Amino acid sequence: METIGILLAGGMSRRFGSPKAFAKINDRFFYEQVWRALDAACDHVVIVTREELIPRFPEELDVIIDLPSLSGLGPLVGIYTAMTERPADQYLVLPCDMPFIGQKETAALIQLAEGTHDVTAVRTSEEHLPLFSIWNHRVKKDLIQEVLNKQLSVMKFLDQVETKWVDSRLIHVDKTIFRNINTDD
Ligand SMILES: Nc1nc2c(ncn2[C@@H]2O[C@H](COP(=O)(O)OP(=O)(O)OP(=O)(O)O)[C@@H](O)[C@H]2O)c(=O)[nH]1
Repeated sequence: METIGILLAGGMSRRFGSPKAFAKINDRFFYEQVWRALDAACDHVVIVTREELIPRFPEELDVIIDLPSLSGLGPLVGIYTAMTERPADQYLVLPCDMPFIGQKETAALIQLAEGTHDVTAVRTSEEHLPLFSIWNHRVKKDLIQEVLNKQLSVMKFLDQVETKWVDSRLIHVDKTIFRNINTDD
């Protein structure tokens, strides 16, 4: 079963104040941390970003932009774009603002997914993490309907398809590694 990693980096980072993909942690860009975590568990990784950020990524990486007619409408568009441009059996999705997820965690989620549900996503005792998730290719047709109907909430979409929610403790006991960074403080 071919798995492609989707690194979402097409948001505006309004709350953060500068593109989060290029914020740093331990001397590495957020996107580099996330790319490594995906690359270790996937057959290929594609970064879906905004046009103006493309020159900031190394040329050797696979970097694409949202389909022009849907550009900037949110993470569901980034996922749909990657599914359209890079066909595969399933996709491991991670946003550029979850830089504490590592290779062990991505590998563990793939193990837990089993390939039978539309989407397998993670939840902690406090919150759902719809963007740390595995998406079967068959949801692509539902995804485009959702986006065309301007229903852009990832959580609402996951409520409509067959989603398996995985307890984060099966992946890592420390739930702080699942936090996402929205502000620069
Ligand atoms: N490809 C793509 N990715 C997106 C889009 N919107 C958000 N993302 C990504 O989805 C993840 C979650 O985004 P958010 O934190 O909700 O939004 P953001 O735009 O990054 O930040 P804010 O502007 O502060 O809301 C991040 O990795 C974003 O880069 C989009 O329209 N296209």
